[in-house]
Amino acid sequence: MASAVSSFLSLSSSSDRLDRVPFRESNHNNRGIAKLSSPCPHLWNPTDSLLLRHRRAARICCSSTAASSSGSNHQQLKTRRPAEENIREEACRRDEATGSCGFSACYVPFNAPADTAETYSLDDVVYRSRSGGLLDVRHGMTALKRFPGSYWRDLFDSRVGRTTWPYGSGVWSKKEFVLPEIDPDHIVSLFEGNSNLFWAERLGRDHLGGMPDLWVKHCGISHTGSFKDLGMTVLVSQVNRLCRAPLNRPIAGVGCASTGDTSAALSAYCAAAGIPAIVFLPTDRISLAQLVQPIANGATVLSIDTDFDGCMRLIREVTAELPIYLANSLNSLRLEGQKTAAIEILQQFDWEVPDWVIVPGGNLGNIYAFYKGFEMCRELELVDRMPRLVCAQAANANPLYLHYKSGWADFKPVIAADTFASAIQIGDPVSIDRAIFALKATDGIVEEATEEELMDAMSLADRTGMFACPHTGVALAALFKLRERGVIGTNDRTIVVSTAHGLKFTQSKVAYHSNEIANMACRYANPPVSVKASFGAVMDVLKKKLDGKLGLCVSCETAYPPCAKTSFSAIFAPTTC
Ligand SMILES: Cc1ncc(COP(=O)(O)O)c(C=O)c1O
Ligand SMILES: N[C@@H](CCOP(=O)(O)O)C(=O)O
Repeated sequence: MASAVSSFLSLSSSSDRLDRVPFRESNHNNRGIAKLSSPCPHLWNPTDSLLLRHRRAARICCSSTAASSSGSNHQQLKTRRPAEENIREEACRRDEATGSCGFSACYVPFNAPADTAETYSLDDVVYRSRSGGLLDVRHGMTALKRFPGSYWRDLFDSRVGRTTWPYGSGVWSKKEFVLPEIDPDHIVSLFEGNSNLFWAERLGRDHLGGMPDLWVKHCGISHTGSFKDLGMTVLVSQVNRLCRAPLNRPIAGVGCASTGDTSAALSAYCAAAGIPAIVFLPTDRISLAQLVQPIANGATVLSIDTDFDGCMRLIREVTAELPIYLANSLNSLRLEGQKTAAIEILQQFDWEVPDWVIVPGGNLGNIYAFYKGFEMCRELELVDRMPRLVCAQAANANPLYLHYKSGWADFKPVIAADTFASAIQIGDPVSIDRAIFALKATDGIVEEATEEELMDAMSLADRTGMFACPHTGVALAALFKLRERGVIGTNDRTIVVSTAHGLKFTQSKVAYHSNEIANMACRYANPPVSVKASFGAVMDVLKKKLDGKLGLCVSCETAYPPCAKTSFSAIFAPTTC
C-alpha cells in the first residue's frame, strides 16, 4: 500500500497535501407564462393597485420569455436597456414602478403565536428574542395570499435562469418570499441557486435495490462550493442596505464562526460588496481549500485554538461588544435564503412534492430552512402537502440524533469528536429548537453515520458519477440505512441534499483511496497504479485489471464471440450479442 500512497502523492500537487491545515503552517420553463395574463378570477380585482402593480412587475420580468414562448407576438419583445445602463440600474428604474407591493417581513420570537406583540424590523440588529430564545423571519402572509398558488408558481418559473437583476439568482427569483422590501440596488448577489437536481440513476438502480426516483440536490455546486451562498446573499444584502443611505448604520464589518463553508461564503459576498469580513476558524479543523477561500477574498481570518463551538461562543461575545454584524445562522435572515433550495426542488419537479428529503445537519439551521421553504409553499398553495424530512448526523457529532433517540426527552450538547465530515463537527448546535420543530412537524427522522459508513457511501456515490463531499456521504449513508430497514420504499421519490462540493474535501478522498485510514476497510478505494513507461508494463497492468472483461459483450457481459483468442480489440471495438 505504501506504493499506492506514494503514487498518490506523486500525482498530487505539494500544496494540497494537508486536509486540515493550521493557519500558522498554511501561510503558504419557462413554462406556463401564458397563465400570467389570465389571473385567478376570484382573486383579481382590477381596482386594487397593489395587485396591478405586482402584475406589472411580473409582466416586466417575464416579458421576453412570454415573447419568445409565443413566437409570433413581436409586440412583446423586450427592447434592450440603454448602453449606458447596467442591469442593476435597469432594475432600479423598473422597481420604481413596482416597489414591494405591500409584501413585508419582520422578526418574531421563534414559534411565537400569530398575535405576538414582540416584533422587530429587519432593519434592527437583533439576534435573540427578549427571553433569549431564537428569532424567526415572519412574512405578511395575508398580502401574499391575495395571489393564488398558481400565480406564484408561474411567476417563479418565468424567472428561472435569467439575467434580469436580481431575479436570475435562484434566491432572488423568489424575492417576495425572501426579503420583499429590499431595494434591488442593495442586493449583493452572485447569481447563486438554480443548482442541479441530479438524477442518481445508477446509484438508485444498482446500489439501493432499484430505486428509480432518487435525486441529489447539488447545493454545493455553487459560487463558493456550498449551500451557504443561498443564505449569505440575503444576509450581506441586508447589511449592505443597513450601511448605505438613508439608514447609514455604523457597521464595521460582518463576522462569523465557521467550520469552513460559512466563512467562505461570507468572505466572497462581503468582498463583492466591499464590506469587511471577519472569520473565526477552529485551528486544524477545516480543509485547506476552505481555509484559502477567505484568505483570497481579503477577510480578516482568525485561526483560534478551539473547536467550532468555542469559536461560536467567542463570535457571539464579540458581536455583542463591537459593531460587527453576526453572519451565522443564529441570524434568521440566513435561513430565508437557504429555504429557497426547498422551493427550487418543488419547482424542478414541476411543483410535485417529493416523499423524502435527507439533509446533513450540524448547526441545524438548514434542516429548518428546508422545512420553512416547503411549509411556505404549502401554506400559499403552491403545493398541497409536505415531504418527510430526515436529518443525518455524523456519529462523532450527533447531539440531535441522541436527543431523537431519547424520544426528544432531554437535550444535551456533546463534545464533537473529529470527523471526516468536518463542516458538521458541531456539538452544541445553535438551531436545535428549530430542528426539533421541523422534524416533529414533518414526521421526520434523525439518522447517524459512522466514519466508515459516511466515507463508503460518499465513495460509492463517486463511483456512479458524483464527486460528493463527506457531509453528503452522511446523508447518503442515512439513505442506505433507511432503505435497508424498509422505511424508505423502492418507489419513494427521495432527495439527498448535497451541501458542499467534493473538491473542497479532496484530502479525505485521497486518504480513503490510499487506504491510509486507520481501522477503515476503504471498500471502494481505487488507488492509482504506478507503472513503468513501457508498452509491455502497461499491457500487463491492463490485462490484469481487465481480466475477465475482455471479449465480453458490452451489454449483457456474456462471452461473445466464444473465441479462444481474446484481444484488446474486443474492448476498443466492443461487440454486442
Ligand atoms: C458542507 C456542510 N454540510 C452541512 C452543514 C450543516 O448545516 P447546518 O449547520 O445548517 O445544519 C454544514 C454547516 O454546518 C456544512 O458546511
Ligand atoms: N458548517 C458551518 C457551521 C456554521 O453554521 P452556520 O450555518 O450557523 O453558519 C460552517 O461552514 O461554518
